[in-house]
Parts: sequence; C-alpha cells; structure tokens
Amino acid sequence: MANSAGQGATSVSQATKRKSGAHALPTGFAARDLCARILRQILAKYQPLDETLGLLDGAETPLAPNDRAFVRAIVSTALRRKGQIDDALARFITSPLPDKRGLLDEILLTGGAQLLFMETPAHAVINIAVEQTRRDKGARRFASLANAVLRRVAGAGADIVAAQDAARLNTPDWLWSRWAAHYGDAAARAIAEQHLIEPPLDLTVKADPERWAERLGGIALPTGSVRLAARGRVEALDGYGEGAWWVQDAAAALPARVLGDIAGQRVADLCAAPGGKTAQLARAGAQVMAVDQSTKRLERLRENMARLGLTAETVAADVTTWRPDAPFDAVLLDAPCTATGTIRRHPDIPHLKRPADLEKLADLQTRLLDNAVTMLRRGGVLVYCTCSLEPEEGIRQIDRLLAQRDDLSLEPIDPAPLGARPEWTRSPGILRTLPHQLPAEDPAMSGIDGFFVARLRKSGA
Ligand SMILES: C[S@@+](CC[C@H](N)C(=O)[O-])C[C@H]1O[C@@H](n2cnc3c(N)ncnc32)[C@H](O)[C@@H]1O
Repeated sequence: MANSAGQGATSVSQATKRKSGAHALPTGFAARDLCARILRQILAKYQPLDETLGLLDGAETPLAPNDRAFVRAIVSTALRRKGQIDDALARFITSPLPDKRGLLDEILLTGGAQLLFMETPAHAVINIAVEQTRRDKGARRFASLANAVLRRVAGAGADIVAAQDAARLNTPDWLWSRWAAHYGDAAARAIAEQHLIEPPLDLTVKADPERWAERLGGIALPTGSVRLAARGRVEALDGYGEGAWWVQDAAAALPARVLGDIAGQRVADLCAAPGGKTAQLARAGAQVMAVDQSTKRLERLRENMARLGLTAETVAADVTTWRPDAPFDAVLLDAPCTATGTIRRHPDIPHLKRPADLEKLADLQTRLLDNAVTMLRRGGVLVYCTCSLEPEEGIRQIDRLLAQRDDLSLEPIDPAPLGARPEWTRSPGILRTLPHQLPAEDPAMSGIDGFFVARLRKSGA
C-alpha cells in the first residue's frame, strides 16, 4: 500500500501547474483532495461510500493505481476511526469554529487518519492539508489553524490513541446502546472492536474450496467459503475470468444453504440483486426466479450470472405486491435492511444510518415478508434473512409473523452441514452470526458479517 506522500501524483501537480500558471501543488495533493471531497459526500450528503468512489473515475486528471488505492485506504480509515480522530483533533481546537468553514473538517479528518493510523510522514500530511485549506474558498482562513492542530496531533497522537477507548469512540451512541441491550455489554464491545479491523476477502467457490484456497493463498473456512487476506482488484485474481467463484462474505453464503437440498425445485430469490445468493441457488440445481425492483441492479445480476455460467430467470418487480403465476417450492427473502451487520466491510454505515431508517426498513421488511409467504406452496420452506444486528429486522419480524399465521412454524437448522459454529444456532430455526464470532489467530483473517437467518415451513402437503 502506498502510504508515503502518494506516488504517481507528480504528473497531476505538473499538469495543474502548466494549466493555471500557479505554483506547483505538493506531491500527493490530488489524492488527498479527493479524500476530503469523498468524505464530504458521505458525511454531509449521506451518499454511500461505494457511490462516492465514482469520484475517483471522474477526477480531472486520472489518478495512478497506487494513488487510487491510497485514497480508498485513507477514506476507509477516516470512517472506521472517525470517533478517535475527532477526539484527538478536538483536544487542539481551543475555540468553537463557525458553521461556515468549507472543507476544513474533511481536510483535518483526512490528515488525522494518516497521522494517527497510517504512518504517513507527518511533514507531507501537514503540507498537503495546509495547501488544501488554502485552496478551499470556505476553509482558506483556517490554514494556520490546520497547520497548528495537525502538528500537535502529529506530536502527541501516539499517546492519545494509546489512551483512547477505540471501540466506544468509533461507535455511535444509538448503535452501542442497542447492541448492549440486545446482546450484552461484552458482546457489544466485541462487535465494535471487530469493526476496527479491515476484513479479509471471502469467496464462494463453485466447487473444491480446499484446492481454491491453496491456489489463491488463502484458507478454506469450515463453512466452505474461501478466505484471503489479498488486497487489490478481485478481477485480477486467479479463477475470476473463468467464473470459478464470486465475492460473498462467509455469513452471506449461509442463508441459501439453510434451504437444504433444492435440486430440481422451483425457488424464488426475492430481493436478489446483485445475485450472490441467486448464484448459490442455481449452482445447487434449483430453477431460480430472481426478483428485484432495481433494473440496474438486476442488470448486474445478469452479468454476474453470465460470468459464472449459471442461469436464472429474472423479474423486475416490487416484492411487496408481486404475485407469481404459480407458488414456489421454496422462497428466499434477503430483505433490504440497515446493514449494521456489515459495518466492518462498509465503515460508512454508522455515518449514514439513523434510527428513523431502522423504522422505515422494518416496516418494508414486514410487507415483503407478508407477501413472500403468499408465494410459497403448502409444505414449502421459506428462509428470511437480513445482514442487520437489529432485532426489529430479525427475530421481531419472525415473532410477529408467527403470531399472525398459524400455517407457519420455525424448523430447526442443522448446523453440521453448514459448518456453523454452535453459538450461531442457539434457538431452533434461527441462525444468528455476530461480527466477532469467527476468531482467528491472525486478526486480518478474523470476523464474519452479522446475519440473521430464519427457516420456516408452511403446513400442509
Ligand atoms: C440486501 S440486497 C440483496 C442482496 C442479494 N440478495 C445478494 O445476495 O446478492 C437488497 C435488495 O433488495 C432490493 N429491494 C429493495 N426493496 C425492494 C422491493 N420493494 N422489491 C424488490 N426488491 C427490493 C434492492 O434493490 C436490493 O437489490
């Protein structure tokens, strides 16, 4: 990882100098400038990280691959560690700042992430941050403040970080108190600690996980996923072009398998795109109908299936109202949710989601689930899942459904064929993973997304 002053950016500085006739920008300016702009989009405009990274492609002068990776690393660190960075910066900002201060906060956050967590040389970080401040109309008057604050953070940063409660500071209060109430204080802390660790890459392979693990330099997990510490473009990894595997967190690979043997069955994959679970169902020999309301995301699903050489019928429809021509043998509903179980992979989530989002999504899940049940034949199996840690999006949906319908019952999930750990299947018919529940000696190979999965059967033959 390029963590020096941002290799590859010299050409950007020279080009800018030639164009404007102004003095040369410091090496690495373009990368840090993009970081501040990306962070602004996420923190002030609530745009998801994946979408803001599109700014990388729209850059006036394209960034070198090293610089692109550096931008991703800074932004991800800034989001993951924002509570700690803000706490460190605040110690040296002695008087309140006016509301109008341009990109100052994002520039300081970009600088703080590098100084405190990325071992980037302090002089480069501070020079660039001061130049960014000078060039931003709204922040210009704070250039000497940026200089003084970042210098002090550079000097005292290691001691400050050593004394901080990292898990607590980086977790919003509302999420911390919900997790403590539902899972207990120790689990809430363990979850938050796992979020600080950059997660490994998990793959679902069509066959032979042991051989692929060896070929790719990773490990085969007991669940059958292949886990790699590898970084960089997944398209460049062995087996991508031939469609031997797809990217899917080890927990995300469990719900489709909870359906059991589905070979030859008609299976509905509801809220299917981009198709990680569709691929599993098709690979298991089912006739799959993949339904999603987003035509754009369904297009991606079709591309993914084509690369993998797998087939599924696709339908663009709203699953809260859609009716199939005939009932299905099995239904998988992977409902949209707050995705608080995936914070380690998406460190923007705590900065984007609010309690009101939870309420809205829980209501949508209720409507999706109620309609999904109507698509199931008598005697058929329904699997409901979300990648959320919040009970409203998991167990409470199932409790409500069971209280309203006497033709459905929870059916025990056998952990053995799933390679599931005992703590994931503590109540019959429910599987629940928490982010810290797949420990490993090497922290970089640890963790699993937080998923809720329920298996229900409709009575009758
Ligand atoms: C959690 S993602 C699904 C991930 C997918 N199952 C996979 O494994 O790759 C949720 C999906 O729900 C879709 N969605 C949201 N509301 C919907 C609705 N009312 N009807 C159909 N699809 C919906 C979104 O477009 C999104 O693709």
